[in-house]
Amino acid sequence: MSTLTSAVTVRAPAKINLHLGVGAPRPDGFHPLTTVYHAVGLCDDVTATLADGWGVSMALPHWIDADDLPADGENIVDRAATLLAAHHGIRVSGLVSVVKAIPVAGGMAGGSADAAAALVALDRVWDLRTPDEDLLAIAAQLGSDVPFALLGGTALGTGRGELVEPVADHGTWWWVVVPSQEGLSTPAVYRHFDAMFPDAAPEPCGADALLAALATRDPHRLADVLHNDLQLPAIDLRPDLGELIDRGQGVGALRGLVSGSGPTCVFLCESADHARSVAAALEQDHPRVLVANGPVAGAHLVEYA
Ligand SMILES: C[C@@](CO)(OP(=O)(O)O)[C@H](O)COP(=O)(O)OP(=O)(O)OC[C@H]1O[C@@H](n2ccc(N)nc2=O)[C@H](O)[C@@H]1O
Ligand SMILES: Nc1ncnc2c1ncn2[C@@H]1O[C@H](COP(=O)(O)OP(=O)(O)O)[C@@H](O)[C@H]1O
Repeated sequence: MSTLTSAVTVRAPAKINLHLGVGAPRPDGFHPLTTVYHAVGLCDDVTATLADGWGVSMALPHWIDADDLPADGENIVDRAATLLAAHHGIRVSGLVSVVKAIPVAGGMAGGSADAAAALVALDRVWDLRTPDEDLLAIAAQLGSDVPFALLGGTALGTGRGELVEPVADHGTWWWVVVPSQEGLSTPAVYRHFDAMFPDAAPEPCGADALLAALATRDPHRLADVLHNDLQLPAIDLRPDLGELIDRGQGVGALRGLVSGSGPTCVFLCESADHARSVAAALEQDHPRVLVANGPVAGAHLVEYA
């Protein structure tokens, strides 16, 4: 029996890349990746409500500038709705509101989280019951990071990042997250990678060491093998990120890392208490410092009516 839902709220997490191996660009311009995605407890909430018309609204915290988001109709949520409706041959309808907490253009896949959450929420209010494989395929059309936002947890990403498979991760890892006031464009960082490494191998470097360290559940072992091929290009574009990483490691973080293409930096800590003390030290120079743990669930329903 079908139970009609008139409104649903879906929560989707930010990601960091514990390993980001990048190869030379493919003929289509995308870079082949071997990445280990990791979902952390910093989330956007997307509510879809049945309505005749269509509209997307964004509730932004004071530190996100509305000008950093695309104009009406061009949000990734609009694209998600259009693709899902086209897949089923139906008309787009409803009101979608996004409560953002994930930094914009921060290297934490906030837009991808919103797209994944919108797919799950609209699938429910439109009563579509789209199979998981179809949702993952639609997600991949929206962006390389979107399939992972559906999956969550910790997962191996290959292809251009859109092919995801869960990996066992029984640890709880504690992170200090330091967003930046200014975003960094993902394509610009990939272009800078190409300029700095014109002889990059076609095959990205593998994640075996990272996966082995995850299995130990020991943050010291994980700290030794965190790896991001976009870190040097990001720091070359934004030298302040290198200074921030040095400072975080100087106040005791096990390891600092640029998150994806940046500019958010994340710091692995031993425990929740350790993360709070590293965060307190970094707060002296940075207006916003967060503590988050991972892995957490991908896009999931938190409320419906
Ligand atoms: C770098 C990463 C690491 O997880 O994340 P962010 O730091 O942006 O969050 C991802 O590869 C970002 O994925 P996503 O933001 O979904 O990128 P897409 O929308 O698919 O592509 C945006 C642009 O990034 C570049 N791009 C993206 C993925 C890839 N494997 N190779 C690329 O060269 C291309 O220039 C592309 O036009
Ligand atoms: N709902 C959304 N939230 C955030 N950014 C969005 C959204 N829709 C479209 N965008 C655009 O997508 C781009 C990438 O945003 P985001 O996913 O936050 O960054 P990143 O790829 O660095 O993790 C930004 O330029 C932003 O304007």
